[in-house]
Amino acid sequence: MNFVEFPDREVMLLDLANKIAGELRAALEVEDRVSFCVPGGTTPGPVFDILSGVSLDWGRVDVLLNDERWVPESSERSNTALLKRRLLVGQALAARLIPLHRDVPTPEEGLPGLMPAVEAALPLNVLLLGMGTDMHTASLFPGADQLELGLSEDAPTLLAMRAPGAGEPRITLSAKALKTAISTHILITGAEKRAALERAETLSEIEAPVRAFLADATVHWAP
Ligand SMILES: O=C1O[C@H](COP(=O)(O)O)[C@@H](O)[C@H](O)[C@H]1O
Repeated sequence: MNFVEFPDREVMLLDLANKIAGELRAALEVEDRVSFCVPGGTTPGPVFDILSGVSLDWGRVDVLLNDERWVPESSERSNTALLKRRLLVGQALAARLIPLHRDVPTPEEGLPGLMPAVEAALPLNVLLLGMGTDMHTASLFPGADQLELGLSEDAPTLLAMRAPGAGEPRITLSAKALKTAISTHILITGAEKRAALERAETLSEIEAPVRAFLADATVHWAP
């Protein structure tokens, strides 16, 4: 794991956005379309704000979430709504959103329709992950019903996930799909998440799903 510590969040967010923009730009020089896979939740909004104003050929960028909560877009818990509000605006409005939600009652019913476009976006060019204090990443939660499958080599690209700590049913890219990324960044803030990350390094992937990504990731942390 490459751990990069910053003195404050603003410096970290600018540096991270700059790195991601550089990686997307480099990929666009050699590929017709590139994919950028991003987390939801409370942490990435400020990075999205910076990236949305960055000048690059967004019309050739496919943006997709790591995971989505199975709630309507009108819900404040919708990761898709966050993306539309904070990333897919300004310069980045030209990017193509690959959806992870459909207006059907369960993720299982949504999966078949969502899967083809997500599979077409693989391998991922740039992956940004978040992490909860329970060491989940994407919707790979400790104790989740399909966690073993989600972490396995035989995993489908997308799967439904339910977990005690998740709040609502989820849909998530599997570890196998996420690990296709050429470049992986993990964004975490605060002492509690730093302690959780240090703990994750001592646990198994089943106990601490984020561990599945640490070997190949750069972790960006600020207090
Ligand atoms: O539920 C989720 O949580 C994680 C971490 O979110 P945060 O609020 O602690 O930043 C996030 O990475 C994931 O995409 C999201 O669905």
